[in-house]
Amino acid sequence: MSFDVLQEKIIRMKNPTVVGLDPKPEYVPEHIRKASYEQFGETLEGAADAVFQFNKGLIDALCDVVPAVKPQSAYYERLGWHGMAALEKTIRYAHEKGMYVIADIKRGDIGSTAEAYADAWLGVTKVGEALCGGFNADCVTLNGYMGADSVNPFLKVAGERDKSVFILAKTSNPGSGELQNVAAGEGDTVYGLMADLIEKWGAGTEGKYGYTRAGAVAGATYPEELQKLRARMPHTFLLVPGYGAQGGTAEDVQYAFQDKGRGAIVNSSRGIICAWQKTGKNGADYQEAARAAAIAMRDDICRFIAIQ
Ligand SMILES: O=c1ccn([C@@H]2O[C@H](COP(=O)(O)O)[C@@H](O)[C@H]2O)c(=O)[nH]1
Repeated sequence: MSFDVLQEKIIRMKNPTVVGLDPKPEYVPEHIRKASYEQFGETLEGAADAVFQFNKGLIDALCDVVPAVKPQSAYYERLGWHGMAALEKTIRYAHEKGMYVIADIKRGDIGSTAEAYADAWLGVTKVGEALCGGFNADCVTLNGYMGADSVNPFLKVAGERDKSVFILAKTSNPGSGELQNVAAGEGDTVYGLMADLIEKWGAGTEGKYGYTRAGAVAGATYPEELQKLRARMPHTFLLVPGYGAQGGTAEDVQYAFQDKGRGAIVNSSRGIICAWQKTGKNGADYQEAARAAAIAMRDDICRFIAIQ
């Protein structure tokens, strides 16, 4: 099962982290941008090529120490179809290098549209007599606040193609409490009810480590809620964004893990891909800087958990 594959990579590398590939143009070192612009002009095509070259270099530098990458679709969508081609190539390259790929797309829509999204990101699309692959991520993020019918098409395709999903429960952003922490049910909260739904939607799909195909997003920036969610969702694998740039710490994310350091993966995007901005070498060392930052993050978190 898909989360078994992810858990096994984490155990093998003793690293429960994922690097977010969120390449804003200014995060891409100048020498990479310059080379792409020389070839394709200062165009969306040139910017998309720079993004892909940057990602490729990051993946090369990280693939033997980090189990997964999480490209955030927004940064590719803003570059139009060239950006989406760069995302597709990034996913393919990460797979070639043995990495697990979580596409951060946060989709949520009515069932018929959700079916199309599920085919696009996890499945295949029928074109004439042929079945054509889409982005082929291992896993996607979803906004499940539209209910079961918006999530089920993804779980169906995930079941057929051995993939998985992470559904927003308690997000890391400052405004997440406006709705998610509102009192609901009997002495409960909206995010608590969502947690129960996610456990229910995934029920029956447990893999060998006990996690279902329906994972949950729980932000590092709310350690109290994270702890409550971990206790309330024993069969749910957690994606934990918010470490580093958003202020979440290793002390905070320790609550995401179960026995043997299992059941969660912690994301950092800017903290890793922008590490070169702190070394004063103008990006010439972006690969070494990203690798050193990824190793430091792993070691920081592993002070609190022992992965087995
Ligand atoms: O609750 C959420 C859900 C998703 N994200 C995404 O994670 C990364 C975080 O980037 P950093 O640079 O490490 O802050 C980004 O892609 C978000 O869209 C999140 O932050 N919180």
